[in-house]
Amino acid sequence: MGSRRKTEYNIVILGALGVGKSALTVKYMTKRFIMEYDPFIEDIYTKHEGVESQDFFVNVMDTFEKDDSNSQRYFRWADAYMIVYSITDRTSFETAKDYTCKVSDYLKNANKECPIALVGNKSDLERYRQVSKSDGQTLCTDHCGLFFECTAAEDYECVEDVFHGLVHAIQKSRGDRSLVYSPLFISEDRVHAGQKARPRSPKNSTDKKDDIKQANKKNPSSFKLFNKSFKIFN
Ligand SMILES: Nc1nc2c(ncn2[C@@H]2O[C@H](COP(=O)(O)OP(=O)(O)OP(=O)(O)O)[C@@H](O)[C@H]2O)c(=O)[nH]1
Repeated sequence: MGSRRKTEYNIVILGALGVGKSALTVKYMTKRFIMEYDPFIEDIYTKHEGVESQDFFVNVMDTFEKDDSNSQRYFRWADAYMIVYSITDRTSFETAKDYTCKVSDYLKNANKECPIALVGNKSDLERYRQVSKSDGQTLCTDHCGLFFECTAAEDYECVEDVFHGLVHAIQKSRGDRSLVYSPLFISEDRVHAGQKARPRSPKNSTDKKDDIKQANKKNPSSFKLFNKSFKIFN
């Protein structure tokens, strides 16, 4: 295990019930969108990435919190935090606020620096929007380094962008060689999936497919799902 593990990045996903934490995790892992699953299971998933001649593992902890009593499990583990709300649910934004304060306080007290991304999910449901983009940006300015709106239900790229944004931020904070990272949607006005705010990095989609094939060839178990029971839709 020790020798197999190269560079690893641990990302914890936090947020209210039903905001799409699992949907974002599974989209990143498999490029697919899940509709149903058992919400009461907390798991860690691993994806092996081969991007831009870099070889690394991204571990994602998809949390389920019954109460507030056991936050140490992820505080100790995390290299970065993804705090998710649904743009269609104001209450989930308030929960995200609580999480950003809680994580910021922990980091301050522990004298640690970890990247935090605030993510407004379900941007495909614009017509039901209850949280404005500027509210998200303001919360981000106060507490987080990165802000995204995205959707797990449509383009894979916007979800990959969020994860790679955090990987890039961890790499920078550790002084590792970092990914060339040109965000699609950070703090810009164009947020809906499928509308690319600016051209992607030099790689085209064929290159990316090749990267994934390569990664899978090198490590057939590059994606590990443990005990969630999902229904997965393409
Ligand atoms: N339209 C749309 N639906 C989504 C999106 N993300 C998740 N959903 C749906 O929202 C519901 C909840 O998503 P989950 O991924 O289970 O949310 P969660 O945050 O993991 O929920 P818990 O594990 O219960 O805390 C599911 O029915 C998903 O299919 C999205 O981006 N767009």
